[in-house]
Amino acid sequence: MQYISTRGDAPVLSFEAAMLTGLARDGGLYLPESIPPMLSADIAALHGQSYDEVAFRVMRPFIGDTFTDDEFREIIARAYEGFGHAARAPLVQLDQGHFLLELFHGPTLAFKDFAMQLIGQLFEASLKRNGQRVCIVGATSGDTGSAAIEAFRGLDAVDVFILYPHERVSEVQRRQMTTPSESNVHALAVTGHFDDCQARVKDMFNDFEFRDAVGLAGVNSINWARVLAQVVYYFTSAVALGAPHRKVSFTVPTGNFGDIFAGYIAKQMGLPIDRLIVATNQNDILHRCLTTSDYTPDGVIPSISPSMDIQVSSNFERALYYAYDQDGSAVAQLMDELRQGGFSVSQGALQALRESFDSGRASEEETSATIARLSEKTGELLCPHSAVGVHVAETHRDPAVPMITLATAHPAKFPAAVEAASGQHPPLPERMSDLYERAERVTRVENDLGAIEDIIRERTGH
Ligand SMILES: Cc1ncc(COP(=O)(O)O)c(C=O)c1O
Ligand SMILES: N[C@@H](CCOP(=O)(O)O)C(=O)O
Repeated sequence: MQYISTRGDAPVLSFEAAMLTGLARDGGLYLPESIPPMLSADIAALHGQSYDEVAFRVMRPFIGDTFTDDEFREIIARAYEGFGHAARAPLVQLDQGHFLLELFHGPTLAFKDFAMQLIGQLFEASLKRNGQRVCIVGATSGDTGSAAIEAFRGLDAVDVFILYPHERVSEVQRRQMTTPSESNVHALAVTGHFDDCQARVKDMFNDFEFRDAVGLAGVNSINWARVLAQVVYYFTSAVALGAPHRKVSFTVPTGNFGDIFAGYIAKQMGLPIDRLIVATNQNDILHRCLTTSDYTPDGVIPSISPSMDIQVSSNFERALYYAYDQDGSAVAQLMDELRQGGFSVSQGALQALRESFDSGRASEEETSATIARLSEKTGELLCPHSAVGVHVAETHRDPAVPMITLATAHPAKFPAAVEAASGQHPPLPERMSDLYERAERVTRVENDLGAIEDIIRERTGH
């Protein structure tokens, strides 16, 4: 299996090289050259299998000869052994035909753990075998950073630098990033918003001298391995509701488009998904683009679902690549236009996108009202991101097709918003109960590429 860039002008790489590389050298994102199909009988055979076994069968065709079957099974087992639920991703029924896929039972209480715990293991195995050392730099609106730090803390062959927007993440998220004491962990609080952090990370990848000197690697969903790991729970949940004999739809709280793009890959592999619904908060550029074709960022507005406060949605580039018939130069042109201010999707590409994706948005009031209503009606306390999803799902229901909404974080990561909406305080799990007492360690930095690179060079000795 080979990997190609969405912009068509970077070296073709193996799974291992694409994973360790992160962003392609032409600025694009890696994708498999072709998507391996899963036959209906193979999907049916997933019924009753453990999460780990489904993970093995779904991901195996993508990894080529990077690991033997035994090695890959061991990596998967180690990745998910620390999850707080035997099913890893349990389904809970909310209403007639509406289900919640709880993705917050991992170590940092967000869906990011599914991919990050796996790539932590994949990186460790690869780096050890290659005798290599890397410097991971990631941008976060709160959850990717804590999940990455948890996955890579204390690893000898890795330094991990996480850029988060100063005062724009929840206190729990911040403390998850600033309290680990391992010397290979570096939390950087950047002046600005998430898009600034993500732009600086991409700038570092495009600064080849810096990139090669420090051995840069990326664990945002620009990294294909992140997306791949997230494909698995589309299969486990759809099969639990009757796939391949019955279609299901998914609503996905969306920011950087990685999670819903994993659903798109599952569908391309053959999982019978009816609709994939993009659910945004008031930072609704994806919803606007899918309804009007215009993709012009107009500023990030802080919301009660801060992890989705994103206007430059990185993985949308992967969806555009397919919508433009895998034309890398067309994608490169759109990304150039985005740098100048924005772009408009062609009518043909818009139609292709709409064949796969619907979209909706939830206002702040609708999000809070959904938390309150669900808590009263079902006892399920939603985090604000999951509530955005549930609100949008409810407005897009087709009674003939079961709907699965992804619950992307635990409510205890956003206690202020949840309590204000529902009157209930969501407690942290026992193992994290001293989070507010732990000492914090963080470096404040301006939104300036040189300043950030200097810190990284100094700390890594390059
Ligand atoms: C809790 C939560 N929900 C939803 C999202 C959106 O996911 P994606 O960026 O993959 O679209 C994020 C951040 O990415 C998140 O942290
Ligand atoms: N919401 C994310 C933003 C980064 O997304 P990623 O999936 O590309 O890593 C976060 O919590 O950091």
